Amino acid sequence: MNVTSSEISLLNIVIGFVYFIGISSSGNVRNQSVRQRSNIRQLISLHQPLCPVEVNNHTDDVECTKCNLLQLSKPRPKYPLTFIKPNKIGHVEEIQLVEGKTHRRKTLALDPPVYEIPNFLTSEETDIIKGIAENKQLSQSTLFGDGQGTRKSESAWISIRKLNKSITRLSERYEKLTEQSSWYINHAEKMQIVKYETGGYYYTHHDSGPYHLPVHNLPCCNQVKYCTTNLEQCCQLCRLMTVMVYLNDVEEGGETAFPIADTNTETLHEYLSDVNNRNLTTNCYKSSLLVSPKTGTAVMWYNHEVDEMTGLMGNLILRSYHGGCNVLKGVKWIINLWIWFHA
Ligand SMILES: O=C(O)CCC(=O)C(=O)O
Ligand SMILES: [Fe+2]
Repeated sequence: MNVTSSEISLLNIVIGFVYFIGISSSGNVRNQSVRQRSNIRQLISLHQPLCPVEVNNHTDDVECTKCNLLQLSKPRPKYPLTFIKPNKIGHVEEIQLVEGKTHRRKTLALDPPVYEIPNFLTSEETDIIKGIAENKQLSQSTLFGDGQGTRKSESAWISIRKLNKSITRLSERYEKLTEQSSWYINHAEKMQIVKYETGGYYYTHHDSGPYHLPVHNLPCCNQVKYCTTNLEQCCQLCRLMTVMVYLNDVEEGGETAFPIADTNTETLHEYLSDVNNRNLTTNCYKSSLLVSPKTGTAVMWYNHEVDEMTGLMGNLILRSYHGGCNVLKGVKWIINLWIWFHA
């Protein structure tokens, strides 16, 4: 299920209205609201065409003048991105990730495509990762933009190359699971290990974003050669897909929530119209999809579509909103791998 143009234009009106209300206390309201709405239209159009190519056409975008964009020399990337199309919720695909072992990739949702893979890591391997994170020392997880209070956790970053030394053929496992070229796995961001204590949570968000923050028509960071301003004003993170693995069973709570997965257009707009809907402390159990943490289980989903013609990253999948519900008892550990777009 894709977001249709009528969904987009309705969304445009909803967000435009929210912004109009938001700035109505300041002077020069009309001009600002017109400008804001045109920015919103640009933001949406940024996610409509292929993000990296089309953004170069936004020559009137002030923010872009601060950035030096990489030019794509070839229309098709050397390693086209793969998009594993889901066909039916509950469908189980047998896959070979490790020699002599069969894994099961189960479809949990279609929009966004969400898959669950039990025993992606063994309990010995999850213990190794937790040990490494504790030795590195975790620090409070940070957010881009104005996400104050929307996340309570600690994290540490580690490259997959380093983890490969302790965990046999880890890169290969991710490569086979995602069906992406090894190039993407080896050029991914550092992996993020996250620990939530009891009471920890992460309100819903897009891993590729920020969509809800004051609108900037920004290119994806991975197509920016350098920034002459700070990163947040220069570009935004565009992450094609997320592979998250639970490193322990949680005694109570700590589910991963996809509140609007596979919902209809009306529910989507209702959700987007109020930022308070993102609060999982109050809204966790209203979610259309909840995944319970289990040691070694991987959950994989797409934040963007892939354009079949070009093999490049396509639209943001609006329904990929997700987050971590409050840990009610015990602690919760996860490790994230994000796959970026590269030309
Ligand atoms: O904790 C979870 O279940 C979700 C974590 C998440 O969304 C993230 O780290 O980006
Ligand atoms: Fe996330």
